[in-house]
Amino acid sequence: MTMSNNIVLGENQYGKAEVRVVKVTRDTDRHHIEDLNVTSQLRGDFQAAHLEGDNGHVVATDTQKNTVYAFAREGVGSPESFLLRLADHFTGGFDWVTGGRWEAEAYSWDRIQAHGEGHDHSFVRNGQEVRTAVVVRDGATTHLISGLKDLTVLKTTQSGFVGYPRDKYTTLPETTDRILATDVSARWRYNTNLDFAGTDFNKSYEDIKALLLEGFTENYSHALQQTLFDMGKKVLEAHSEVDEIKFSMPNKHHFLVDLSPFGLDNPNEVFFAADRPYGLIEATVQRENIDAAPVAWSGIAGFC
Ligand SMILES: O=c1[nH]c(=O)c2[nH]c(=O)[nH]c2[nH]1
Repeated sequence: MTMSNNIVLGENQYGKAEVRVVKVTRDTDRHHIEDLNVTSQLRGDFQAAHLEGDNGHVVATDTQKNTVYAFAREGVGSPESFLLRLADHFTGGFDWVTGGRWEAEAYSWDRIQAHGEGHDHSFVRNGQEVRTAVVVRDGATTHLISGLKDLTVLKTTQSGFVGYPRDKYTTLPETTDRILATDVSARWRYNTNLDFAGTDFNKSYEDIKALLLEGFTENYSHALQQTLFDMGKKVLEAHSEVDEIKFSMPNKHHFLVDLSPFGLDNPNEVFFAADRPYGLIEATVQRENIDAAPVAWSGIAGFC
């Protein structure tokens, strides 16, 4: 094989990362809040900018940031619909922008309970989880991935770990009754033929989160791997519009403390919650024979 000395531009994208936007809807005295961290990245013909210093095609990252704030003026609705609006705007408004990647984290706020009632304009950050969304547009195809991260769950029984191979380095005792705890990160990809405009993504999100939680607790867990699969299967069975769901879940070990030096027993009640190292269990649960759509997940190889 001969090596070419021609140096060319490979895959590229650019934009504004982590635009923090908070939208307050104050059309009545009862305010509503939407809180997002948005990243906008454009793909298309940006050859001249990289090779010749010609910025004629470069929609400034500052303009992309401003567009996020301007669009928020009309409300967010759902992170997914907000990102789809941005995708339409940039691919529709500039001929040479053929696609891009738009990503958001959404932080949820609960009303402060004052005298038994949710306050009109005071909020407390809901610490449960961060909602995520990604839109990847590639020519005529739009991929949409929704998700969540840092959803911390724990069950105090109905979990064990036995039957694994033992070699000279194995010290772990088998157990049929242990604590199972994890921080769920899950991302689910919708069919590309989904009617994006006609879908209530907030409802879909709440429903899928509830299924994930049910899936975590419903069955006896022989390993976090099995529980992960249970969780994903529930989502795919209930939501035909979802093709696959990817998980990354740390196994947050809880070790029984030896209280015998103090003359005490420990019938599975006092644990040391280790923060590291942790097991890391990652898998995709998917419909058979789906198109894996790698562009939706990583976009530009190695960057995301
Ligand atoms: O649920 C578990 N899966 C494992 O793969 C594993 N490995 C380990 O040491 N403990 C556990 N627990």
